[in-house]
Amino acid sequence: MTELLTSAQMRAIEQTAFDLGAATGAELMERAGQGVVEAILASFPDLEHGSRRAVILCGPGNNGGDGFVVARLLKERGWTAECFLYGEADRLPPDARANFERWSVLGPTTDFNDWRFALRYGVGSNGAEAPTLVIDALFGTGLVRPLADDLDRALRELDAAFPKGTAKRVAVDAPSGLCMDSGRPLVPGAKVELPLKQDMTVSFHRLKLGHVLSEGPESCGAVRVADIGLDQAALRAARSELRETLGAAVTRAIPRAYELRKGGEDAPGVHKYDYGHALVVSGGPGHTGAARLAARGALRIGAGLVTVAAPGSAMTECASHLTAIMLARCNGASDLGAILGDERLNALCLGPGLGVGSATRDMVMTALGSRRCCVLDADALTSFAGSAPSLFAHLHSRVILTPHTGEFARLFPDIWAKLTDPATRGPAYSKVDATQEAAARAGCIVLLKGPDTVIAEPGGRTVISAASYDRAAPWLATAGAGDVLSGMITGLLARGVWPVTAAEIATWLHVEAARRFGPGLIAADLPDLLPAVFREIGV
Ligand SMILES: NC(=O)C1=CN([C@@H]2O[C@H](COP(=O)(O)OP(=O)(O)OC[C@H]3O[C@@H](n4cnc5c(N)ncnc54)[C@H](O)[C@@H]3O)[C@@H](O)[C@H]2O)[C@@H](O)CC1
Ligand SMILES: [K+]
Repeated sequence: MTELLTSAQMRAIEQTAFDLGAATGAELMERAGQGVVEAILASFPDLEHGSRRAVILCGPGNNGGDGFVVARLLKERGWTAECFLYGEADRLPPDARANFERWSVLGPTTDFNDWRFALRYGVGSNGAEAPTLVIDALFGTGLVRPLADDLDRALRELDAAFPKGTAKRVAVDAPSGLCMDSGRPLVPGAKVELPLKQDMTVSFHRLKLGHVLSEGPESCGAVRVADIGLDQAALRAARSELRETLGAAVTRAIPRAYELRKGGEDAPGVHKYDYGHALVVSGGPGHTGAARLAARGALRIGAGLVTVAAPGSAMTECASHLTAIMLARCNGASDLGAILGDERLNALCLGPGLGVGSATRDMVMTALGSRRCCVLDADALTSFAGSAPSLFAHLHSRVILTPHTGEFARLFPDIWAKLTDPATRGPAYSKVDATQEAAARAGCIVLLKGPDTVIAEPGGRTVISAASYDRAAPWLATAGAGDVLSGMITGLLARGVWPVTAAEIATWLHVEAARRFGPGLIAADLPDLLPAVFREIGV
């Protein structure tokens, strides 16, 4: 269950279930509502001992229908519940309409036009009438345009009336206004934040891309996935179109202990050269730290040998810091070419601390000309700002570019603009779209860093390594962490791991190492945390 679905993929799964008679919309809606209520009671058990008052905001589609189910189920448990409908009851889709009617026998639904009035004079005070639970069932996967001004304003008022912490806020499927394909807010004007952030979001069947990308994690609070009884494997087996649709699904990064083992049946190698020889190219004096961090990452992740190639003027500085890592003199592209005459050097890392300019560009060209597996990071990328096509012309499928957002913007300014211009319709252009487009253009693997790291192959696999929710690792935002990541990927490339898999495993381990250390982490700690992580995942 590592896929992250788009709204369209989720709809295709539902539609297939309907077509095959495996479920009805009414059944799914009932299970969705039940899933939300169960998740609320499991996550916030204290709510059952409070005043048990719920406000449920229902939208004009099936997300609103789920809201009416939640209202009914809470009421049946003895809660006081009031629904607010944004839209007209007689225009609700059939299942939502049926649930509106079932609810209407039990309790009130206030029209959106009276919403603010009701909130202010009815349930909006902090007295006995104030809700302890606010359910956002306005929009889910069907959000196609920004929230209307009046709705955005009303939600901001609600945010002020019941500040976070006074009532629990739970979103059905998605916080309303969040594009579930991109995690980007679809809100009026140039605002970048959703009007109402949640304590918890309960989605159905699988997480969607929007839950982990961009603003998703911050807007959703915690996430839970309720099982609504869709047997994806069976549906996929029964329908070839669905197989095709889901074949392109983005997956989440996972650890793969077997790729990391040394020795044993599946990796009988015993000699250091069986695990490759990584080469990290260093900058000059005073700038060697980044390459040394990368080199240590490469060694700790299990490359058989690691060499730092440094200018003659930086050899003493490097030598005074390196022990298990070897050192080679490299005063520029021609020295690098000579070093690469040793065929055993099978994975290269260029960029960390290398300096921006023509010397770096020349070394990158030499590295690419050698057709070795290669990670290009930091200055190796920035050196091609304004001349990206000259880089792209030489890239190949065993190269991994590892830009952070600034470096990405320099290499792919038009793609970056699409990702950062305010989103005006759904599905909005996502970080997945941007990374896939960049990979296709560059003709190599692109790893776009962030708490929502996306790794894409040209026209192929896309993986997200999300450091959010229970895997949040804010301490990774520290100088040099990216250098260590580059080195870790290079080390795995040296070991012969398939490039996109190397990028996936390294980003997963990088986050895991950071989580293991916690507050106070510095980049130099990261490589030395790997052995403990390896033990934990059974390497
Ligand atoms: N399809 C199904 O069988 C199931 C759907 N479920 C729920 O249904 C949701 C999807 O339902 P829908 O496809 O009806 O979509 P939504 O309920 O998310 O919203 C669609 C409606 O909102 C309108 N709309 C979109 N953006 C708007 C905006 N900015 N302002 C005003 N109106 C806007 C659309 O025109 C449409 O009428 C899921 O997120 C989930 O909560 C669940 O009940 C599980 C089963
Ligand atoms: K919602």
